Amino acid sequence: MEISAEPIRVQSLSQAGLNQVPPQYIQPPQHRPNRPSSSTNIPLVNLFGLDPTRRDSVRTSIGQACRDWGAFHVTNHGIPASIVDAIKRAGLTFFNDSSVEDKLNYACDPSSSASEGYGSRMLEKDDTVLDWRDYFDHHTLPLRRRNPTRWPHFPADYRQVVSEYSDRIASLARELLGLASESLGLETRRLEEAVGEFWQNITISYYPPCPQPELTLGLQAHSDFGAITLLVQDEVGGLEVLKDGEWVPVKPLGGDAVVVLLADQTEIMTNGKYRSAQHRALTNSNQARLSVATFHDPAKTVKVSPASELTSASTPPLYREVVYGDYVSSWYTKGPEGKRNIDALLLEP
Ligand SMILES: O=C(O)CCC(=O)C(=O)O
Ligand SMILES: [Fe+2]
Repeated sequence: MEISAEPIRVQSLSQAGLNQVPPQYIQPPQHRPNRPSSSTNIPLVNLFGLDPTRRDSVRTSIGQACRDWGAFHVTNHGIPASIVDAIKRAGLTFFNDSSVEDKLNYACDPSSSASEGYGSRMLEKDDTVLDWRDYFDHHTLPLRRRNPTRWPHFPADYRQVVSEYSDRIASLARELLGLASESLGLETRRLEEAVGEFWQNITISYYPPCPQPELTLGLQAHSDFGAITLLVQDEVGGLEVLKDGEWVPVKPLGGDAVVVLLADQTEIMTNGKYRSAQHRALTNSNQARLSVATFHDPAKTVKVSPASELTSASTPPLYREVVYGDYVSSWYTKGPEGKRNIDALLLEP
């Protein structure tokens, strides 16, 4: 089903009006979203504008949400809803209102993983079931990686909106790592310093309407491989988080709400006190869905290991030290398959 020499984008399949998805998008029965969805919600933590007089209670709520879920909403975090809306709007305009040719001008390099630009395939392996998703990946931090001329020129404010969002959301990620550190009795900057200079990527995912949502996934089950992901989604919904073996839908809250997803390096650094959140995205047959995930990762050369303050003779390290770049390569070559990559670092008891 190659449309051209370019790898396929799901949006073209969706627009072709198929009433069945091509076989490479069909999930095996055990991965299909066929169970009734849970009525639980992920926790919601009001940050009260990071007011210092509220810090004790906010820190307690963050600690509880990190321990119980690894996934939670935050509101009143200081980034205006208008900035959150602006990036969703810019992304939607690019996907919905640019011509295929315009979009393909920004095509990512399909031969290298996580390359910047417009793409659809996530993994290097070509034997996995494909996600019903297109995306645009932006390299945003450190600033020496940020080159807005590689991002869409349409709508006119796209590059400005993404740059501003990148800076604001990195500050929020720093604040959240600070609160998470304190909630474990660590120095405020302990987790941030273990990550080092943030390598931040912003991925705008676009999930076109899918003729067979019961057979497909927008994005397969995975935990993110970096330290902390901050995600915003539109009003359509489709993100789910795994909790005690059950998939829990993350209801869109609108306003300034941001979903926090702890990622694998935080699980390692906290020696498993906080676990990374396994999540996936569903598709639906009526409406396209858009999300913006911002990943905060260590540099490839950083060695990540459990914080020594959290280990002792009676609480030994649970994970082997890993060079972050090796972890990422293994993730992209083997595939996430839930949390197999972090599970591979577990030390024998
Ligand atoms: O679209 C979503 O809600 C999930 C996106 C995601 O998990 C990712 O990009 O890693
Ligand atoms: Fe993710």
